[in-house]
Amino acid sequence: MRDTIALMDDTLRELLAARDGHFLLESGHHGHLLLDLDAMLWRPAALEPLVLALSDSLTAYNVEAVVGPLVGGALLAYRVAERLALPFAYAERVAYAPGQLYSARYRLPQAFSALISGRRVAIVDDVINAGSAVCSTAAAVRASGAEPVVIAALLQLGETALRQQSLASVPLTTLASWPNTLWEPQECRLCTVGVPLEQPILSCG
Ligand SMILES: O=P(O)(O)OC[C@H]1O[C@H](OP(=O)(O)OP(=O)(O)O)[C@H](O)[C@@H]1O
Repeated sequence: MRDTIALMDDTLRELLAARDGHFLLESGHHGHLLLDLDAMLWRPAALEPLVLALSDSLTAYNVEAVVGPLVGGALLAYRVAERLALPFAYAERVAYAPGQLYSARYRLPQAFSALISGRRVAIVDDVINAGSAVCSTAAAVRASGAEPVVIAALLQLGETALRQQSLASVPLTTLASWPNTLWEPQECRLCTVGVPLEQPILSCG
């Protein structure tokens, strides 16, 4: 088991280009770590063992549909749904106020909303950092009359997401977990020492 976890961790480190700096993230937090999640999509075959492991981790939850937030999370969720022979839906970002904490709002397109109602849903994302995308996707799933029964991701960064009240009732399963620090803007240590803030195009830290 430890070997499997180490292998997953190594694969993720290889697939994710990590940058150190000072970044404004979609969740509104400031962070020192930025991952290039798009780079992970470049070689679909390299991701296959991670897709299989993530799919296996969902088998205990009697899931009836898989939902992922666009873009990267939904592409991964689609592969997990295919592997588990389950229906798939994506959630799309419909609102976002840069710099405001947890301002991103996701919703399911209407066609999916009707189909998913009443089902037990796994929310799948590539990476969970502050939990902004999965929290809002869970809210969108609930608004469609379905029940999020598990949240799954390849990687969890730090513990900020674990403090989100709306995630407290839903089990979280991830293949790897890396330490990470996020700051609310007024408490950011990097702002204090004058490191210029970069605003990537809606990227996770
Ligand atoms: O836990 P959070 O703080 O929400 O961070 C994680 C989210 O950030 C990334 O998406 P990104 O905003 O880069 O969107 P993309 O998939 O469209 O590139 C990632 O795919 C997650 O959805």
